[in-house]
Amino acid sequence: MQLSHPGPLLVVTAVEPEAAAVRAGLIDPREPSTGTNVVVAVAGVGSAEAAAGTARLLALAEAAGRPYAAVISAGIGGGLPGRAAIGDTVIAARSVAADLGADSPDGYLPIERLGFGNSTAVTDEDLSVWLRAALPDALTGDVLTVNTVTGTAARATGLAARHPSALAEAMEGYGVAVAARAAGLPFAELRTISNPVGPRDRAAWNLPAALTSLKAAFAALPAVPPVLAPAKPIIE
Ligand SMILES: O=C(O)c1cccc(C(=O)CC[C@H]2O[C@@H](n3cnc4c(=O)[nH]cnc43)[C@H](O)[C@@H]2O)c1
Repeated sequence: MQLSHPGPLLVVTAVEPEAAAVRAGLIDPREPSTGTNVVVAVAGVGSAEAAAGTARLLALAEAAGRPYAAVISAGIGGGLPGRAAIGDTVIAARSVAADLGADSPDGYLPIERLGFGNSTAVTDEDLSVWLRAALPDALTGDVLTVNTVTGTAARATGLAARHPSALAEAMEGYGVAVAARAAGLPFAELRTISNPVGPRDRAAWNLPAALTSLKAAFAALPAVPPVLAPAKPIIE
């Protein structure tokens, strides 16, 4: 009888400073083994880079006979005004492609209305429960994936109205989710807030606050999420 190997957790970020914050959080001096079952990778900014980079990592690992067990999209994000503030941590209930659709004189039409699929990726229940248990102060709600960072009050208001359950926007979650779904793997998204969603003001971005929260979030996670633990022995 052999135990199945659960495989590592893959954490995908857009840029290196986000990956560094995640890695710094995972390294716990009291428990040096923490993090050994987690791989942190940088896939680039935007949904396309995120999807392609994640899919390649998943496929290579599978081909090498060491498949990943689950995928988390992690990084900083913008907080919708009144819903998530700078430094907050947001666990996605759903990762929603908020500009995947068509514009029309009657307003925005999501991809569902065009008959071409689904703009919403529901995150894995077990992974999300694990994240929420470790991060009791985190907010839970939808995280929007956008191709264009919101830069006007009008767009921020429109997004908030169209997505009443959304707390934040970022640029990668949905892409990572699509790659995880293609590989049949559980997916979750975690964002820490660096800036308000609204009129473009780069000076209002507080990267240190968001990266500190990102590090703290991963430092608070227990070593192995239940989805990665061997659930039952495989008899060979
Ligand atoms: O310049 C740096 O030191 C630095 C450190 C960490 C991250 C960055 C980025 O520019 C990350 C881009 C990344 O951030 C997400 N993001 C953050 N705020 C928003 C937003 O309001 N709307 C959409 N995306 C946002 C996004 O996922 C980007 O990939 C720089």
